[in-house]
Amino acid sequence: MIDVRHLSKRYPNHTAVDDVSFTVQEQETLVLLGTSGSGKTTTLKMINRLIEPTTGSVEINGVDTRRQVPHELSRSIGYVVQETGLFPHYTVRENIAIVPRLLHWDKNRIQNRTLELLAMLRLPEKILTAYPDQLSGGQRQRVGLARALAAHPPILLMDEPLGALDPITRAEIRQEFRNLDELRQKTVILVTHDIREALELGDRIAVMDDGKIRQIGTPKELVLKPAHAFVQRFLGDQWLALQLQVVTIGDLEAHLPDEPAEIEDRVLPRETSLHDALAHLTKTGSVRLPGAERSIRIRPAGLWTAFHQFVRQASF
Ligand SMILES: Nc1ncnc2c1ncn2[C@@H]1O[C@H](COP(=O)(O)OP(=O)(O)OP(=O)(O)O)[C@@H](O)[C@H]1O
Repeated sequence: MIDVRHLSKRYPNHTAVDDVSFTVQEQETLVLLGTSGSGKTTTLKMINRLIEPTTGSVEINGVDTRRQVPHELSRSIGYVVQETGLFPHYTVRENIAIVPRLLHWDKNRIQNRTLELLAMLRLPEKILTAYPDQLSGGQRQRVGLARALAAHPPILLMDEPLGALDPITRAEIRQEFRNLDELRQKTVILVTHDIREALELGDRIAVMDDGKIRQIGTPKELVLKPAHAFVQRFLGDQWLALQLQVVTIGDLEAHLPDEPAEIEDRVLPRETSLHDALAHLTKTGSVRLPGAERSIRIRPAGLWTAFHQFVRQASF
């Protein structure tokens, strides 16, 4: 568990981070979301001590990070940055092996782990002898992740890991990241300014503005109950679309009409977002939804009414 308490970073003319506190449970992903200059990167770097806090403390599993030697800390915390921070004069193989070598792993172990990471991240073995600038942006990003994961750190800090990619590759890699078992077992803090990315990847999201956390909560809490004017502004004109993304058809169960089942269509899983259910509806005209003891067939108007009732109830 990561416990951040009253963390501040003050520069002579500027307070970059102002009394920030939060905890991240084991295997949880917390997203720091905010506009440029809101203090996200500074907060992240105070966790692995690349930046020393002016005041406040960070504890990892009950141990104050100031009591740990910095290089030991960096071995237990993987770090992925935008543009990956790969060493340009090292091959992919050498980049991935950096931390295992520091830990004196033998050659075979490094080789096995490297091949395992390549397979996991769908990278071809032939890139092992390539240099970072010979790879595509998406490949570089995957190698950056492989390097951070190499020595099995329990914690992963990611600063705009997909920031340099085009929207399509970005969405693809996001999907891949979500499905990686190894990543799901990590405690992750991820920095982004992209609200969709935050909603897709975060178990909880901390919205930062002007060095402070304005709201912290699950994607649903944030979108359905924005607690601060800044958070509302951040959601802006995407609000409806974001609601459709976070509300699942399972949420709507209590609000659905009790229509008889007609078994002709695919049953959508409960965790299907309303966005995806509506997309399916426009193709098929109706969808079947799972119920506790029934499956019902529903048309667009029924789904919209249920959504409207759920959002009204959830946001008060
Ligand atoms: N070394 C420094 N000296 C003075 N001010 C700094 C220093 N480092 C950061 N800042 C300021 O602190 C604020 C927060 O910076 P930080 O990099 O944490 O923001 P951010 O939310 O990560 O932004 P971005 O998304 O643009 O990276 C900014 O206004 C920045 O200019």
